[in-house]
Amino acid sequence: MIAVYSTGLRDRFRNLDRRDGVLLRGPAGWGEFSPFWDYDDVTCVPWLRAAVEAATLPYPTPVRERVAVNATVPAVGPVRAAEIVASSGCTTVKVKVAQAGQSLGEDLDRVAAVRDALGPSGQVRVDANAAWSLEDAVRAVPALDRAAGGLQYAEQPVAGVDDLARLRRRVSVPIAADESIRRASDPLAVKRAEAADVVVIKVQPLGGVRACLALVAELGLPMVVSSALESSVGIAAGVALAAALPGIELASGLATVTMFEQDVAATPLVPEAGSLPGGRVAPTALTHAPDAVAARWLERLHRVADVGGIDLDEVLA
Ligand SMILES: O=C(O)CCC(=O)C1=CC=C[C@@H](O)[C@@H]1C(=O)O
Ligand SMILES: [Mg+2]
Repeated sequence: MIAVYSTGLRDRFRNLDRRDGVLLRGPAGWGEFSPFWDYDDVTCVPWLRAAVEAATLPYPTPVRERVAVNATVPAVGPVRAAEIVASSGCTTVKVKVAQAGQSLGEDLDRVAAVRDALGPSGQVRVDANAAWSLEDAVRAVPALDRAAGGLQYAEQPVAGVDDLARLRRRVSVPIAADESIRRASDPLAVKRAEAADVVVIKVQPLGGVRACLALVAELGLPMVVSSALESSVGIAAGVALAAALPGIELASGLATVTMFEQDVAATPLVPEAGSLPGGRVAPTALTHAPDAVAARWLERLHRVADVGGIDLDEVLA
């Protein structure tokens, strides 16, 4: 069975106002295929492998029932940022910074508002999505560290493993790698170059829960499991990964269903007291995408399956 969902987002995120994607049902349950529209078909192949894995294989045995998560604050103003933190129930918050068209001053105000709303004991992390040059990052990261009253880490402040490594030697804030893992042909380069203190692991871009478990074992660095802005069906695969990782210590970036105006599940995977439960999720309250959007997704699904040599007839129950 195949279904295509579509929802508005509560706040603009990653320059998106809407999110849509395909849900596939196979013998093991539902999987999600929702690469962003700016990704080409070859880049989408691991995303489809992740959906196929979820639909055909059981999740690995969990070592915990619930997974601690961070609240995610998009590039909004300080009042909205404080509201998101207060309503989340999370004690770790990830704040988007370096958004195109915004200033460092706006980032500092947002981060300071998050710290105020969170209180002194919570953790604040920032994510710049590779937007700064090395010199910009050398200025911005310590300033954000002061505004936050201490940052847990700065995620992908610059593009490229070499600049990440250089930055890491010039600032005292720990550095996390995201795009340098999930968009790289060689994710282990981060480890060889000693470019990061933390690695961000995402199930869809990295080809599924099992592929992520293998990569984490090879990287041997502290990790954060994060979402690719999926519905509750895709988030459940992220929770399954985080729940199966014995060594996980940092809150996962999996509380992004709160950004959706309508989720696909009657009981959405939104945090309670800062954590999410493990287990399978089915799309019991899906809002179907308009016909034209659904048709684009089905075409894309079959194109990507062809490129990846994936037989969808064997997957679908
Ligand atoms: O990590 C989180 O708290 C939420 C997920 C998140 O930030 C992202 C999800 C999807 C796309 C990315 O632009 C973004 C990220 O860069 O980490
Ligand atoms: Mg990131």
